[in-house]
Amino acid sequence: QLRIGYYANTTCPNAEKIVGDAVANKYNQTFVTVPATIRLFFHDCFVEGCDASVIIASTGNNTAEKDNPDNISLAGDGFDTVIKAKAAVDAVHGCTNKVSCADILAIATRDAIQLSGGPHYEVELGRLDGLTSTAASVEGKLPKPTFDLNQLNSLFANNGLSQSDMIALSAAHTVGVSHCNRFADRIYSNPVDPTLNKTYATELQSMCPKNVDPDIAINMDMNTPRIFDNMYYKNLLQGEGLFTSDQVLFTDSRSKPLVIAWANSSPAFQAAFVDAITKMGRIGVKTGKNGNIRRDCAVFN
Ligand code: HEM
Ligand SMILES: [Ca+2]
Ligand SMILES: [Ca+2]
Repeated sequence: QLRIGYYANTTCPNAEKIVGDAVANKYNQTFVTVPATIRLFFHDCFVEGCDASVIIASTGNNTAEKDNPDNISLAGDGFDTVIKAKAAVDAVHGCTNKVSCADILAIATRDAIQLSGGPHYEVELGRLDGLTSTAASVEGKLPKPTFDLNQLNSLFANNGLSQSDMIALSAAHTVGVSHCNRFADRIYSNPVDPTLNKTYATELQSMCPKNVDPDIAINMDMNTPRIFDNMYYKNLLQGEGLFTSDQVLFTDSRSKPLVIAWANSSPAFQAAFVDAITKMGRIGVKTGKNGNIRRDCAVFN
């Protein structure tokens, strides 16, 4: 039921352009727009499908997804991007309450990837917004940075995504930041995680000393932190994957060949990424009675 150009023949034919302009404005204010929006889309799709359930705010009688510990570190700029784009859409005659928050997030993610030098692709649209969002529903649905290949594969398989989709999507860690506690076990274990490049491990220790301020976050891709490129895989070849879940893609012989292939070919990586994120965008899509178009992306109608 999703399709490219979904809004073209509706009362809001310029929906994608309006969202695109809002995302570009936000991007000009802060680069964080890019990683924050991409990660928000991922965390949305993996919990209850791509239905903007992650954007719902908690209320007195409901603790929403965004307040689950796995979502607390989602950067506010991702939410803000969707809220701003929604306001821009709703301000246009004919568009008011015609474009779902879930679709706005899908479009904004596509645009964020392109703005930071990643591939451009046509985005499938036609999702409705979900009708539930609970912190409890997040449990076990998102991957942990300590995961090994089997754990990554099974969690992605639960969402209809293959090992190669998982390897491609992991490259989103080519932009954005991580807090020190996510990988502290790797650099402060004895011995230090042997799959880590020694120089890199020392750098990480100096950027993330043992009693570091928990708010400190460091670039996940030290080389091109603001470019959506295949440097993610090149880093893995050097032992510079930040999380266990990153580096395992190179150390496990089952995933290693694709890591090498995509480190060596940006076009091959880009094609695989577009394919994988398009598939991710189809997870658990809501239609008919299962959803609606929210007036306020953070509040159920
Ligand atoms: C494969 C399993 C994955 C694991 C274990 C994982 C885990 C993490 C962790 C722990 C962080 C750091 C959070 C923080 O400390 O603030 C992070 C950041 C991020 N992740 Fe993932 N992630 C995975 C896959 C993905 C996928 C599939 C995407 C998107 C397609 C994605 C996009 C991002 C982005 C863009 C950031 C940076 C956010 C920012 O700078 O605000 N991740 N991830
Ligand atoms: Ca969702
Ligand atoms: Ca990069």
